[in-house]
Amino acid sequence: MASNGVSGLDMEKKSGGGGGVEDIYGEDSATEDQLVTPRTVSVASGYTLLRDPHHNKGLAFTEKERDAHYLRGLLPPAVLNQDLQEKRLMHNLRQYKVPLQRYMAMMDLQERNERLFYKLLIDNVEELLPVVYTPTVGEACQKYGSIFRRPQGLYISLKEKGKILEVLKNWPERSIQVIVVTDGERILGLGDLGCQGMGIPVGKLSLYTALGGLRPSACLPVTIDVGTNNEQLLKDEFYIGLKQRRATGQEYAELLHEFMCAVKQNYGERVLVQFEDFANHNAFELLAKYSKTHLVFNDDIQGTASVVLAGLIASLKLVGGSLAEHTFLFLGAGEAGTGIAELIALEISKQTKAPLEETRKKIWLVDSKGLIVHSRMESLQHFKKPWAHEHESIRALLDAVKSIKPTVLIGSSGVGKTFTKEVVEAMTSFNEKPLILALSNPTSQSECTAEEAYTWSKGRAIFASGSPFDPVEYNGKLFVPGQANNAYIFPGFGLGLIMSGAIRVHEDMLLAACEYTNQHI
Ligand SMILES: NC(=O)C1=CN([C@@H]2O[C@H](COP(=O)(O)OP(=O)(O)OC[C@H]3O[C@@H](n4cnc5c(N)ncnc54)[C@H](OP(=O)(O)O)[C@@H]3O)[C@@H](O)[C@H]2O)C=CC1
Ligand SMILES: CC(=O)C(=O)O
Ligand SMILES: [Mg+2]
Repeated sequence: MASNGVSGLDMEKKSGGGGGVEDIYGEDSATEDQLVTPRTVSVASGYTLLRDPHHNKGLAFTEKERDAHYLRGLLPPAVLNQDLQEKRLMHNLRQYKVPLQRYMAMMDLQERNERLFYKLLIDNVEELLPVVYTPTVGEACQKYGSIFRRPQGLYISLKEKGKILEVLKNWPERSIQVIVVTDGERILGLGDLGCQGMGIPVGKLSLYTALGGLRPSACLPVTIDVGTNNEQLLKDEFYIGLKQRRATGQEYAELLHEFMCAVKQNYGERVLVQFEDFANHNAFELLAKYSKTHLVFNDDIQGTASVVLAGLIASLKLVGGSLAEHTFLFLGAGEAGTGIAELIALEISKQTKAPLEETRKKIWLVDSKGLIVHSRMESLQHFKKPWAHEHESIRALLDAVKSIKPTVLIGSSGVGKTFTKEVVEAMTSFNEKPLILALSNPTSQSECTAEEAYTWSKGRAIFASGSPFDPVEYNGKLFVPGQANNAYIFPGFGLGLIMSGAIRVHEDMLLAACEYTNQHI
């Protein structure tokens, strides 16, 4: 062990099996005029150890550890084991009335004492998920500039073009297994938050550890900064990102390509890249391109599809009928909407052996211009075209509901309060148990609240939402809403990909994940 506060080479870690010292950084082979990377593997102790979040245990350091690690005098005398530390911190967290304060307290803990952070998250997942994840992470991203203390994750901006491999090497961990990457253009339903979107990969990866069991050091949050079109941020003197409008076209594609190549070169073929909260004009293309060469999936398109399909199959026990007997209507025809629609059609096709083109016909989508119908075909983005069925034009959701008469209504537009009383009442007028999913995040963007769904349907709706709602009492009965969020699948899905040594993601894997999740709902 190195002496107090001094970093030294950890000879044990560097020693090869034959007793020699492995030249892990190629220093022996470097010539005089080549740059030598001055990296050492250091052992923290004393004051440095208390400031190393990976190893710090705070007051939980035992008497023996305090002696061994030069901690005497640096801590107050009391020894508080982790359980007691957890009790104290949960008590403190519950004192905060403002959710953002809880978020900041959790982030501080993550930067101070990683083990305790994960213990809290794992032991209190229901209570803390809304803090480190939706809805609070949305507010944190909106205010990221002003609550920014220490950088988290890796920022790759246009300034780093041509140097991305070097930037990856600046990250202190080598054995990365999963990367969650965003370019910040569609953060939840809050729009373009540019560089401030970093809260999303950070939050998602904390769930990879808490729910999927991956080591924190194997997880790398990345934000690609190509600018922002958010005028407010561009004018904000405290904005932490590039103050320019978003790069598009070739400039954007080249930066993303350099990133994807550097990732594979640095971490190998088995590193998982999860695309998160890209705008749909890039998301589908990136997925199509890199799913051929990398282990990638898009959480908003594929993760969401898998978890929602699992929820739908599970809810058939309550509403009856097979999947093929239901009619689906979506408000929102982007990543989440068309991703879910396609997986439902695929599953029905598998179950009934009917061609995909046929099974798509009972799935309808509404976008910002109204019902997606055949007469709009020419002007539709490619991912909407499969859903352009023969029907008269309809502009308003309520009219679409009345005309299509869906058994399942799914909100994925990112626009709050769009499932109005009239919409829910219409659903209830022709369904004994209308299935209503308000998937948009965060809570402010939810298509309706749990209370509205239960009240307006007179307690008949089967309801789930993207962000959590508390149980609702209606007519003396307690209704517990479900949560339909990709967080219920991506940590397990990613873990499965990593453990199996997969190098590509296939649709069958999504269906398998969905089947497994369904069995455990
Ligand atoms: N619960 C979960 O696990 C998940 C939830 N989501 C949530 O879903 C929402 C959408 O995400 P995503 O699909 O990626 O976003 P996209 O931007 O890809 O899609 C949004 C869609 O909504 C449509 N839309 C926008 N405004 C309206 C409106 N007023 N009326 C009707 N349609 C409208 C858009 O229409 P147009 O194409 O015409 O612009 C577009 O088709 C977000 O709030 C996100 O947080 C996303 C992923 C997972
Ligand atoms: C949950 C999620 O991924 C989203 O709202 O974008
Ligand atoms: Mg997302």
